Amino acid sequence: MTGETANVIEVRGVSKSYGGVQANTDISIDVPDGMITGLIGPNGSGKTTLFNSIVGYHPIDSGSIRFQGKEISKLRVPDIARLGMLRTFQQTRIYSKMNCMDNMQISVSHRDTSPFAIFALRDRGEIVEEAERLLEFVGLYEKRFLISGDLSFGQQKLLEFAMALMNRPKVLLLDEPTAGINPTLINGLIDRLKRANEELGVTLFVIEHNMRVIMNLAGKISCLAHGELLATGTPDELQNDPRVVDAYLGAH
Ligand SMILES: Nc1ncnc2c1ncn2[C@@H]1O[C@H](COP(=O)(O)OP(=O)(O)OP(=O)(O)O)[C@@H](O)[C@H]1O
Repeated sequence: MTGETANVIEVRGVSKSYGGVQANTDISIDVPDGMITGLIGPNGSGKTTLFNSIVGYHPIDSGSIRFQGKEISKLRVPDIARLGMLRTFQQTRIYSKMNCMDNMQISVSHRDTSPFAIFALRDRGEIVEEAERLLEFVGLYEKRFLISGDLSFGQQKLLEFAMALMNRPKVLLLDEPTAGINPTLINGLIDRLKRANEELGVTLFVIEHNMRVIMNLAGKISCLAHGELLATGTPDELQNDPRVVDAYLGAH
């Protein structure tokens, strides 16, 4: 692998249908290790379906998905999470009646309870310390004892991001991290995502509708349309690709 970036995720020829709806057709995408990769496409183009297939939420009809070289397409969510790959959702999944610290602590799961990860076990003190450090990282330290349902939607998204980081993932799949967030807070979120990538070494694979955000964030972007891969390239290449422009203009 000299001089080349390894791919942490390799999707090859993946198809997935729901009954009569062909949501993904023969999709091949690489996610390079240590980078931020984007996934764009009009509504209903199959982005969330691909994420669900990668993290083991449902079986695929055909094709192959490799994580760090290992075939994972027959594994389910907890097995894949244990390998170090997690996702977040368009809607936040926090416990809104609990405070931020409690949400952070209960989000530590698989790694620490798995008999296979016995050496990764962290004691309560360590977990509390890590929760505080990550809440500081996302700018929520001052609000750590507030009931999380009282946070703004943008702050809840930051909390959910911090909760995912509690599991020390190798790869995080983020489904529209900026959706519903006040435009003035978006820059702060972009900055946090970049820092998680650079400082914590987390590879990010990001679905994003906001073009400005994804162009600013990702080194490489793939575009889906009608369940198929339309194009892959740098932000500049995609911005100037007539097929991508058409897919968006045609869809909106
Ligand atoms: N559980 C499901 N059952 C049946 N059809 C589904 C299911 N989930 C998605 N679909 C269909 O599969 C296609 C792809 O949907 P998907 O949610 O993957 O697209 P998307 O690009 O993530 O869309 P959006 O940007 O709106 O989130 C759509 O036609 C959708 O209606």
